[in-house]
Amino acid sequence: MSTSHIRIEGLRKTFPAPRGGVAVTVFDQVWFGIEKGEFVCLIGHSGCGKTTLLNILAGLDESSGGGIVVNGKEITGPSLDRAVIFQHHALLPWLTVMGNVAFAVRSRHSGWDNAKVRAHCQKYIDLVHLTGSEMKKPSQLSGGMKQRVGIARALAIEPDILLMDEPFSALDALTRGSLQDELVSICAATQQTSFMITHDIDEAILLADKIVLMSNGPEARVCEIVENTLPKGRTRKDMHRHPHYYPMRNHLLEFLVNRANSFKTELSDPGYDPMHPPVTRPGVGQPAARPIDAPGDPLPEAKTAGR
Ligand SMILES: Nc1ncnc2c1ncn2[C@@H]1O[C@H](COP(=O)(O)OP(=O)(O)OP(=O)(O)O)[C@@H](O)[C@H]1O
Repeated sequence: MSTSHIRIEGLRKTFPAPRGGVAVTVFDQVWFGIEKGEFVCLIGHSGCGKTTLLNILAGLDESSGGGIVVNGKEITGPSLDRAVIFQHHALLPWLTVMGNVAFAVRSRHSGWDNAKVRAHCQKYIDLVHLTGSEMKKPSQLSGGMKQRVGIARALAIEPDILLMDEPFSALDALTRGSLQDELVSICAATQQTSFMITHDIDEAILLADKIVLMSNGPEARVCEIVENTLPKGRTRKDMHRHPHYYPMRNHLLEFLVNRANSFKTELSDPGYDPMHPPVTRPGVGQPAARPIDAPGDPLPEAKTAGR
């Protein structure tokens, strides 16, 4: 049996059909684990059930079969141990930046006095670079700043796991890039266990230790778990130079363009076991690609990212 910190075990979700039609099983037999301190991304086409899975993990929805075990206990509802950052910031419009973060902190630490709450909130407001904007209301903030408040609010309750549903998809490319950089440094500093849905392959390669690939619905499954073979400490500016970048990128793209849809044929392969989806490490053991900044250099060896 898996000993992962978070275990998704045989999860199934069926939605009843409206007005007596045929019920739809969005996904079934979904199994994977998330280790403590790990950053896991979930990739799959629209409608395969990513948000539904995240909602079940958050305790905001119920599964129709299977379960999720966190720290050895099956989850049965929402908990402050699992904070969610949504695609749209979901801030309370009548409260300031400080007020929004403090609202969450007070729900976690009802016994703390105002000074302690403020000091704690300030630490996370500073962490997301909103120092000086504490007294602004959401209507006075840009989209990126609002999303930063959402991140500060989620981190300030010091959750066991941070759940993110395409948190940067509504932002322009520049803002998205700078928030991705901030998330990289925050997660590196705090070792925050994180689970994120994204449609952005480069975002997944930058952030994730492990990328879970889901086939198209209905009855979506986990096709594969892709281990990120780029070294930790990678940045948006340099990751494309690493010899494993294009093998990783091409593998994920090939999945989205072809395999996500045709996976039902792979399902019948006797070697496929939904309890133990195949684990791949793109680039490892393959001839190395030439890094693009060193046209004259000899090709580097494809290194095994020794785990
Ligand atoms: N409350 C509901 N009742 C009935 N069907 C639902 C409900 N919520 C979601 N669905 C259906 O479940 C399927 C999966 O929805 P979900 O939002 O989880 O997909 P997704 O992979 O997150 O999609 P996207 O990438 O577009 O956000 C969809 O077909 C959707 O219509």
